[in-house]
Amino acid sequence: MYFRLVREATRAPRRDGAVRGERGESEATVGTSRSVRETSSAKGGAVVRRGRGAAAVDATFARRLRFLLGIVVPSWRSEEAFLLVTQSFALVSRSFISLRIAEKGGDGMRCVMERDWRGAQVVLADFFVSGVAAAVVNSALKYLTNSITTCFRERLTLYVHDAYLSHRAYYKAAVLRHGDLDNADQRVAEDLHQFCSTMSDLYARTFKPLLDVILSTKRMSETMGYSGLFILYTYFGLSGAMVRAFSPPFGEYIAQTQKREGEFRRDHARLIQHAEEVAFLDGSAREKQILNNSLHELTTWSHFYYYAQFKQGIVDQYALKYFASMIGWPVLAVPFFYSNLTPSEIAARYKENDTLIKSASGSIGDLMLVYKKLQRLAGFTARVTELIESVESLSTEPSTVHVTGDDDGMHFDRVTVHAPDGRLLVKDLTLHIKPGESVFITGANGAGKTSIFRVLAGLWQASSGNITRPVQGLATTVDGEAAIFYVPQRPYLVSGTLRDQIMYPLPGNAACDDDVFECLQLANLVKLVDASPDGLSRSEHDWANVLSGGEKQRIGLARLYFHRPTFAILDEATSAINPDEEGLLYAHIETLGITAFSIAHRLELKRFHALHLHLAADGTGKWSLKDLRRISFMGNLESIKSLRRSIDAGALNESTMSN
Ligand SMILES: Nc1ncnc2c1ncn2[C@@H]1O[C@H](COP(=O)(O)OP(=O)(O)OP(=O)(O)O)[C@@H](O)[C@H]1O
Repeated sequence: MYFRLVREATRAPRRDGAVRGERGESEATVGTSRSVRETSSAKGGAVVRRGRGAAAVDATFARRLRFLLGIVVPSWRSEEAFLLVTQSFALVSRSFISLRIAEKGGDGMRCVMERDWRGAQVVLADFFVSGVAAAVVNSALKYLTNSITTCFRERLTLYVHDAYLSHRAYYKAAVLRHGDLDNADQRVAEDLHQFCSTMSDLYARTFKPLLDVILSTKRMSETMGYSGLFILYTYFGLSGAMVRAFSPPFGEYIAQTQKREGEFRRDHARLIQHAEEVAFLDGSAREKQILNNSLHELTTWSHFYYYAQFKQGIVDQYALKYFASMIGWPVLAVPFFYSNLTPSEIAARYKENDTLIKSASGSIGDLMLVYKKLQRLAGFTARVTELIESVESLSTEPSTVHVTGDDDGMHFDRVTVHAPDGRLLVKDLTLHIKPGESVFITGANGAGKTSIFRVLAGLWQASSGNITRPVQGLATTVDGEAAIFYVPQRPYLVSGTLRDQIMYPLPGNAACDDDVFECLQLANLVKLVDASPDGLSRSEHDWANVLSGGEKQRIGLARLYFHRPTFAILDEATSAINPDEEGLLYAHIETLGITAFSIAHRLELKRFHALHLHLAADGTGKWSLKDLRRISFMGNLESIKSLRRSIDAGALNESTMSN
């Protein structure tokens, strides 16, 4: 059976590809990822490429570990350094306590043989004190190890967050698959923790056995000399080297396990995210198949991994524990055959040395097995450094967009845009859009309408040309206003209150409630406030499940009204809103003085724009720009509010709107 498992597990990479295809990712997307990955490697992925797949205990591992240690222990005055020093003291104390307990065990034996009641009482008192000290130090060691893990994790995660959330590296990793970074969430949430706990545990588990061996050897040599111990330790050295030489690459196995765990978790997360669509399509059977495939991958691999551990465990246990005891006993006993000590002294020292030799053998065994822990650490180190190197290279990718601090307008200067799979979308686009000149953008599906704005926002690179634009998002212009704001077809709904939805990406602030309420009023969403006694503080677990498609779009518009940017990109932002209100909502955008770039399929919206950009979508990258006769909705805030009242009263029809 296990041969089959091994075969399946080692075939996994190929099956992986097949399953990905099965899961319905389009060929174009897969191809895109690949081509992008190659480009990204060429750009900044040298470090990443070198490290991929390598999780051995070697020079690369040492270099990576040094780099990560520099992050988790930034200086000798840091909290982490203090904890490490305290842990070292605790480890030294623990070794001395062990030594004392062994010595008192021998003394106890002597007292028994000599029927020395007074001496026995002293030994008992000593055991009592040493026991309390050992209990405190042991618990302190556990506590310190956990504290070090937590501090390391916090440092490392903050470091990763800095790079992951700058220059939209998360988008490039998740959507464009630049940097070849699979399951970034799994790496950040799980792998960083595993790395830190393995790292702090390894230190404790290496330092203490080493100290135990040194101290026990010194003590034992007083009655046994060094020659027997030398034979025993040589055996350990040789058997340890052999075990290490024939051990499978467990570091690599751990990296593979984490990868498969991440894939399984991602498939479940995707089902939760798209639960409604799947339920409507009655896709349960297909989803089950996808999840079961992913689970099968994971369990096949786990069987293989645990079986490899089982085989290796037999070798390790026999060579480093039981066979070692067989050699250890004569080493312990023979010197006493030739000693001049009294029988009670022999019994006392034999008992003490027996305890010490067992402890030293155990410690040497632990040290011999440190390579296993190192391999484990190498696996996590590889995953963590891949993550850091990838997100750092992503956040430093050069940009073709020049950002100016003023809102003089947007300049597209001979901008050519290709899709990630290399298809030409737009060629030499040249535009100068001044504030007040709204642009209506049309073109067939996939023409590249959104892609122009992806390039404008710096999410994609232009193949050539230059873009000059004001600052984006909530970074403000010199006048203190937001400059460019994006309203997508499906607005992102943050977890939190109703107020948070409108103020996003600013944190919710009750001091702005009047403004927030007015924006909700203009977007005709007051019913959401009225429906809850909490008003604007109404909170939902997932707003996306609570709001209808049109309501979500209204939230996007209310958010836009709240931030009042100079420019707004409306990407089919009103497509789910009933047409009789769409014009009104657009009119309000104009009233607020927001210059709109509207991607829309409903041609009636043209009248709110000054220019019409059309993309040919025929593979030539052609585009055309028309100056529209401006038939704009003229109005002010009050007239719009009165229109809103008319709509609410059911007294408005389309002809009233298109005055
Ligand atoms: N992350 C991506 N990876 C690979 N290709 C992509 C990605 N995003 C978009 N594309 C491709 O780029 C092309 C242009 O996409 P874009 O979203 O700009 O189209 P659009 O004109 O806005 O279409 P629609 O009207 O359907 O929204 C499409 O063919 C699409 O498949």
